[in-house]
Amino acid sequence: MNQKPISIVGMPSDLGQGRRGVDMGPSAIRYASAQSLIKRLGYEVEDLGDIAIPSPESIDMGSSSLKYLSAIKQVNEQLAGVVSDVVERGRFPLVLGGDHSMAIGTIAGIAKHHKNMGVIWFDAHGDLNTGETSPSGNIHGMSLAVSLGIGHPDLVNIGGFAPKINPEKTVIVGARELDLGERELIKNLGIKVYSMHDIDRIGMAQVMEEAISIVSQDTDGVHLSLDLDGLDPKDAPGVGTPVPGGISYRESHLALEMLAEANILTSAEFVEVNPILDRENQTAKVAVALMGSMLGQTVI
Ligand SMILES: NC(=[NH2+])NCCC[C@H](N)C(=O)O
Ligand SMILES: [Mn+2]
Ligand SMILES: [Mn+2]
Repeated sequence: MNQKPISIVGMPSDLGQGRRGVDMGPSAIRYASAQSLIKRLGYEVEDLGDIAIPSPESIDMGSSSLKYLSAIKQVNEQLAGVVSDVVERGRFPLVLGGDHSMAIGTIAGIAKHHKNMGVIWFDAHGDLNTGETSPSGNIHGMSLAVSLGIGHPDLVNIGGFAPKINPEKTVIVGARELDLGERELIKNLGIKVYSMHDIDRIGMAQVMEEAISIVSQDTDGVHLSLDLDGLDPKDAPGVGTPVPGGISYRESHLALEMLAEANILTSAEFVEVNPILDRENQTAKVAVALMGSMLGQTVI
């Protein structure tokens, strides 16, 4: 991992999904000592605080099939601006969430500077729905599609340009629950998906070797979007949409250690930590431990 200084940004959003509490994710991750770990690993680090998010009680859900569309657009425009400034200042954005709709803003902010970036989407889900294919209307299930330029124009055009990323340079790791429309989109766009089946079959080491080569060849940056529900719910219980049969604690560390060795990441976000559904902050602690591996911490 390069030793660029790190800027932490909190995105306490819960408007993109149905269960309360994920807005407390950034605090839980901070409480699990993220900043002191990062310092201990030798980085200069600053915490820019949180983006202001309206509470769901104070705003209207709207009548669209995309719940809280206008508020989500507005807060992600803000996040995109903050993340873009961080990149402009030569720093590494580390964004803490918050539901996964926030990837729309994070990626918009980075893509302004990295026109040809690779993305690793570590997740049980594809987050490739649109208002038409979504079973829930929850925008956290649409953020990867939006970043690829597919979906509601109010979201797709956040930051003033679209698409942000290229399907050929996008890799999903850990998928085990994909909706019908998502599977079609994956086929049509040729997105590489390493499902749990692949991880079982060829092992995480081989998966990450291939993933790293896809996202780092002919790209000018790599973003890691890590949804804690990519891990098995036994290891990361504090998530709103858990799916059994996930990536183990150790496999996820191996994945991030390999990313650190490859030294390709230019930004990262850790999302979907929901302390209300958690056990003694275990999921936030896992997020921080994984950050350590991502930033070069090794066993020996
Ligand atoms: N970021 C997440 N946890 N996404 C879960 C999405 C679940 C489901 N596919 C939906 O679109 O509603
Ligand atoms: Mn997920
Ligand atoms: Mn997700």
